[in-house]
Amino acid sequence: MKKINIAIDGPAAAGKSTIAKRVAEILGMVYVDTGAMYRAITLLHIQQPDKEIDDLVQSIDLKIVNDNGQRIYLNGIDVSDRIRANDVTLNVSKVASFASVRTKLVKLQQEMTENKGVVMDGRDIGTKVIPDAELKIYMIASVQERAERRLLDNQNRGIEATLEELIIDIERRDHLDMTREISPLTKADDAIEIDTTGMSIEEVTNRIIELARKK
Ligand SMILES: Nc1ncnc2c1ncn2[C@@H]1O[C@H](COP(=O)(O)OP(=O)(O)OP(=O)(O)O)[C@@H](O)[C@H]1O
Ligand SMILES: Nc1ccn([C@@H]2O[C@H](COP(=O)(O)O)[C@@H](O)[C@H]2O)c(=O)n1
Repeated sequence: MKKINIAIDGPAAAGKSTIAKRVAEILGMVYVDTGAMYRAITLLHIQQPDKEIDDLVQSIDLKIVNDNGQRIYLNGIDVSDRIRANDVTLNVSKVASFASVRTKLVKLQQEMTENKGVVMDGRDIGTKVIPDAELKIYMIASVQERAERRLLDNQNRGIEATLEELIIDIERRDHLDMTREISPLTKADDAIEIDTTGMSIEEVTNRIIELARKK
């Protein structure tokens, strides 16, 4: 198979990271979860609330390490688990709407995809970060199923939230992400939409592998 980039976008908890990671493993590609980068800046903002976000972005040191999945280091500290907590999830879409944040992260993400061989997931990957990606997927699922999946996910991670709270958070975050001024979440014209409602992780993974192998 020739060396390609795969962009996976879609709303919250649609399964993007899970599937991106599996596809990357099977195809021997590098997996990048860009949501973790926005979450890390949000964590820094929570830790330093008196600093302007534009100033925080200038001094931030973010490192992505691929070690059987992705680990993310914020100013030298592994924050991969901390960034999944509720306080970060509640604030991340607002922080992600800042122009300075997006400019900084999109540049870092574009550098990671320069040599191809990357499966990258997020909200603006097919539209902004790698508009020339050889394969673009727009992954969706019903809100109910996404919330049920996230509930299980949270229980495994020890994060407390009810199904009702998760539905509200998912709808709120999708709305903010789809209506922000800069690079809102939208399906790229040349993206293939996959509705994963009722599909297993294996079925979704196989579908994308099949599409990638045709490139
Ligand atoms: N097709 C599927 N069937 C069942 N469960 C799934 C499927 N895809 C993903 N999941 C589960 O749903 C949960 C959420 O998936 P994941 O974190 O990959 O979503 P995401 O789109 O990356 O979310 P976010 O954008 O909020 O980070 C995980 O626990 C994952 O195992
Ligand atoms: N390319 C991206 C990726 C993420 N965001 C913002 O970060 C939030 C958290 O992302 P998760 O994938 O970890 O849920 C997301 O809700 C967006 O606000 C983004 O803007 N662009």
